[in-house]
Amino acid sequence: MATGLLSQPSSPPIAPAAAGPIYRSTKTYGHSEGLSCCFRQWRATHSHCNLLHGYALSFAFVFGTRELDECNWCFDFGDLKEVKAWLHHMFDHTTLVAADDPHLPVFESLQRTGLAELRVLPAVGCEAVARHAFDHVSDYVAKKTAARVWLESVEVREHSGNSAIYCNPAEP
Ligand SMILES: Nc1nc2c(c(=O)[nH]1)N=C([C@H](O)[C@H](O)COP(=O)(O)OP(=O)(O)OP(=O)(O)O)CN2
Repeated sequence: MATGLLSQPSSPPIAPAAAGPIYRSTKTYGHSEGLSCCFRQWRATHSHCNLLHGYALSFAFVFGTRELDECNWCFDFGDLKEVKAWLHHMFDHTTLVAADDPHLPVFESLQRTGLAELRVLPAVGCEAVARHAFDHVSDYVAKKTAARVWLESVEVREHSGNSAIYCNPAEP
């Protein structure tokens, strides 16, 4: 097995098998949100992407349900404040480093010196960040709605040209 691959996903909440329409709602935290994040992609040795560089990341979440709530909503746009706080904790003036980065000790030293706010992830890159956000927000939404709502996808965007999307692996 290739060592760079992320592990298989655990089972996220999925759309019930019942027939019927699916309602979707979306929430986007755009580039102006200030999620100013530094990447270190140590595996990209063929390109300059293994060098420290950064973007004001944007995140777009798509939620699905077959059953609207008492307000006729899929997921309340205003009920994601904890998600917004988590996004800031993870990606606002932080440096993302992979757990298997051979230079991890250097970054940990920068953190100790107060020169970097480190976030160690299983892997780094738009796809990996989308997967990481999916896992967190998927659990959050399922708990908030007693599994009435599921998370369909997360799109992470570096800028208007580059993005990656992670989709619910259990989608019908
Ligand atoms: N599928 C992915 N491809 C790349 C990622 C990624 O996260 N997922 N990341 C990078 C680099 O880190 C960087 O973000 C992009 O830099 P670059 O290769 O220079 O890409 P540009 O869009 O600036 O290239 P242009 O040729 O100017 O369009 C690379 N790939």
